[in-house]
Amino acid sequence: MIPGSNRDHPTFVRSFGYALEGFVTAVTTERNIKVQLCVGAAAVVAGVVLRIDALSWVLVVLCIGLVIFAELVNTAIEAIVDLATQELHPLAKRAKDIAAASVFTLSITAAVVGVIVFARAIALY
Ligand SMILES: Nc1ncnc2c1ncn2[C@@H]1O[C@H](COP(=O)(O)OP(=O)(O)OP(=O)(O)O)[C@@H](O)[C@H]1O
Repeated sequence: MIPGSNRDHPTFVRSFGYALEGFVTAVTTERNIKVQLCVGAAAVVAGVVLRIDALSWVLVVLCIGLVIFAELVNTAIEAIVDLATQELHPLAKRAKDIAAASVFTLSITAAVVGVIVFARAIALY
């Protein structure tokens, strides 16, 4: 529900538009997400060059999507915390640090998957 609006839900097309707006805002304002998109693009290029198999593509695409997803959620949590308080607060620190840790955990997981997938692809090339 949008504050000040008498409609419960925006239309499907508008919801998609807001989601796109959120994605563009995150990409233009957050340095980390730009880096993650570049690493993802590099993994796709490497996948094409090394002709990885279908299962490897599933793993690569899942890892890219999950890392971007976690970064978007982390960015949203940062915005909510900043909206809730402009002061230093231990709970604000805890929320932001744990949200950042979720991105870090997925990034390490994706890196390990990437090493396994591409090391195997290079060995078979
Ligand atoms: N209101 C606050 N109270 C206490 N600590 C805070 C607060 N805001 C930020 N911090 C601390 O500063 C760190 C960086 O916060 P910031 O909002 O700058 O995130 P960021 O550097 O933009 O994160 P990212 O790199 O993921 O975008 C947080 O992880 C937290 O430890």
